[in-house]
Amino acid sequence: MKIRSVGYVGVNATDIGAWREYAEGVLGVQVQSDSADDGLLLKVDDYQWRIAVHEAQTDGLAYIGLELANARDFDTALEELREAGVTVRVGDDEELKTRSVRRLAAFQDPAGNNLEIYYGPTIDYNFISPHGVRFVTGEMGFGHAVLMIEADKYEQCHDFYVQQLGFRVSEYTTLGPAEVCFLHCNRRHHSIALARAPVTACQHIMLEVEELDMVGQGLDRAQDTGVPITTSLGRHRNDNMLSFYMRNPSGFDLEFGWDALQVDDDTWVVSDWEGGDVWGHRGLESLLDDEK
Ligand SMILES: Cc1ccc(O)c(O)c1CC[C@@H]1C(=O)CC[C@]2(C)C(=O)CC[C@@H]12
Ligand SMILES: [Fe+2]
Repeated sequence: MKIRSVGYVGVNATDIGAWREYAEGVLGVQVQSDSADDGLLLKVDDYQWRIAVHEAQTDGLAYIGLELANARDFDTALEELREAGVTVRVGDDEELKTRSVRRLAAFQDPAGNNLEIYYGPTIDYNFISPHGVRFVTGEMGFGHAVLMIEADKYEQCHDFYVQQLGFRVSEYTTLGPAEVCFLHCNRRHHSIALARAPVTACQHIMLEVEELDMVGQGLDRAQDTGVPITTSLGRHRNDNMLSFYMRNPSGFDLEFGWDALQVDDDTWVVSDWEGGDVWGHRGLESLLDDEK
């Protein structure tokens, strides 16, 4: 399956108002009302939206949108899923309108995470950040998502993302108690990472910005507004990203980063990575323990 990028994510939120303030006041993204369900559409670039916030009874990740280039790749992907026995629901006109895409189909990974393939996103330009933030997206998609996968579904999920969906492995590693696999589908070092964990849940999503100062200013805004910083500023050893992690209003983390290296599939070699950070990211190793 020729996935070009992770184009969008949807999150469920019990407190939409908190998300509006966080999105504009901390992240520096543009907020639009989502007429479909009283939620929010967050705009970070030329795409009409990249993160949808849905009012819900529970907090957490709602779905991940996988972008295909055109109708032909979409049809092939749909066929491949059906041939593999995956239950796929094709999006009707109303869903296409709420997602602002030309076609879409919904299914689940083996751990029950909601995935969507789509093609033809609405692009309306006119992004203006309330804090002058410029996000790194384009061909690399919205950012990345790290999914904790309940232990007995981890292998199955790995195979599903690699063999069925066509993600390529960047590295395997063990971080603290967690076995982690970083997966790419374009030059972004990882668009999705899977971590073996006691329960299935999204650990964090990541947004990348163009300049170091934009990370620092984001950290200032988070601290000034009392957003919990879950991991201090630091630089990862594998993708070289300089980032910090904070709690988002849907109860999981959001990593705000800069300067990640990019993967060239012609030269990239999969490794078993020893983990660790170049510096900082205090609190990261204990995240898994804290949450359980
Ligand atoms: C190590 C690392 C490299 C690149 C990233 O974008 C990134 O988010 C991480 C952090 C991964 C993070 C960790 O190191 C500790 C154990 C964690 C919390 C997990 O269980 C899932 C994510 C893991
Ligand atoms: Fe990350």
